[in-house]
Amino acid sequence: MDIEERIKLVLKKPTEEVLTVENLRHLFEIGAPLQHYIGFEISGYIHLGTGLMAGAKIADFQKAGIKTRVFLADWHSWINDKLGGDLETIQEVALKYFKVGMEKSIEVMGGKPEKVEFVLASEILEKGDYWQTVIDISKNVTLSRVLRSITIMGRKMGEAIDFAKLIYPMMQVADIFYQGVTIAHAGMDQRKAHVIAIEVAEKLRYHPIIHNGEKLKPVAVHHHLLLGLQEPPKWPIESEEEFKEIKAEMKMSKSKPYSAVFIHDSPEEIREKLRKAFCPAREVKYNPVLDWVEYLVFREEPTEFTIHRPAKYGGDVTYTTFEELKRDFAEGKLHPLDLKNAVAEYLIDLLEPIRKYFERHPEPLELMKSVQITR
Ligand SMILES: Nc1ncnc2c1ncn2[C@@H]1O[C@H](COP(=O)(O)OP(=O)(O)OP(=O)(O)O)[C@@H](O)[C@H]1O
Ligand SMILES: N[C@@H](Cc1ccc(O)cc1)C(=O)O
Repeated sequence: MDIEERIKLVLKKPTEEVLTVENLRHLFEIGAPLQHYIGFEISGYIHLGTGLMAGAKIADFQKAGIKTRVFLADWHSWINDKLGGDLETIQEVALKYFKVGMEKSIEVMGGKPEKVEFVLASEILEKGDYWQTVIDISKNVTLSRVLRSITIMGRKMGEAIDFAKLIYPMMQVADIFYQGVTIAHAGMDQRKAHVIAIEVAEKLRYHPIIHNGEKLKPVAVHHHLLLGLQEPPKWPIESEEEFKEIKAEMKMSKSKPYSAVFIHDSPEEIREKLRKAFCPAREVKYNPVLDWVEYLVFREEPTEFTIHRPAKYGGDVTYTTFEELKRDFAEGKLHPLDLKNAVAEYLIDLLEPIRKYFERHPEPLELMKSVQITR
């Protein structure tokens, strides 16, 4: 596969941003080690955003010949008070639930889970000179910048926090260098950590990434944040500014279970969640159901997506691109209820292998029921 095709795979939906494409091309051209990673805190259930958006990109990276890694951020979850802030519970959930949930998510998105390396943060950070790397990075970042970057923990700027939470962003940057990551991947909400990594790359003394004597800058790949299904806090949204703010705040999140479809949800739960979803007729600017259609159903285009309707409402209709479907929706030719039903059935089909797996192996979900999900 030539370099341009590999770049196309990295840029493919749901990628929203690559920092930078030039640097990515450079990595391919010089034959640098292509080591990807995406990190996750360990807390509640895996949803479509965490499982399928990340899974889709992992599948693309594998096709582009990039080594993929999922980083189970147990220490970071402890710092961020997840699962009662109990490290042992966090590690048990990471290995017995999260790993298998991610493997299944990667598989339904066309990736090869057996080729993904799963690394528990404590495996690397309890040994060697990890903390030296953390200090090296910290010496190159101002306190005000660290304070601004706590949004990568799902915290609000200015929120009252304990001191350990200021170490977390520096650890997240160190994770990249310490593991020799050349392709750092996450959702858009994590970009602050990656921008710091790119900026400090050339200044580091401990664990810079070196190839043939050249200090490499990591490439950051950020995927789209799938919207949650809930109604926005303010409606209608008036300005472009307001729109941007609300979109970031409205991402699907495990701490807002009503906003999310989880990968193990039953068909009844999926139908019910979609029935209640925010999806005003003709609204194409802020519409979570359309957002899911754009990034899940039409990740590959053209794709045939059929919406079944009774003959009196126009009969079945098949779309091959998102733009066609969006146009009909905007013109009122496609009713929200018909769209919601079709999306629910699409997800029920897509998630069937995961549901079936958990029916045969209920232990991970039983473990999840027994833990206290604190954040
Ligand atoms: N809605 C989403 N769509 C796409 N990616 C997401 C979404 N939510 C989280 N991610 C990505 O998944 C990874 C893990 O995120 P995280 O553990 O914060 O998930 P979360 O469910 O949003 O948690 P929280 O409840 O703390 O908000 C990050 O790379 C993040 O950007
Ligand atoms: N900050 C990430 C989790 C993470 C932790 C450490 C990392 O190295 C990478 C990612 C999140 O909240 O989802």
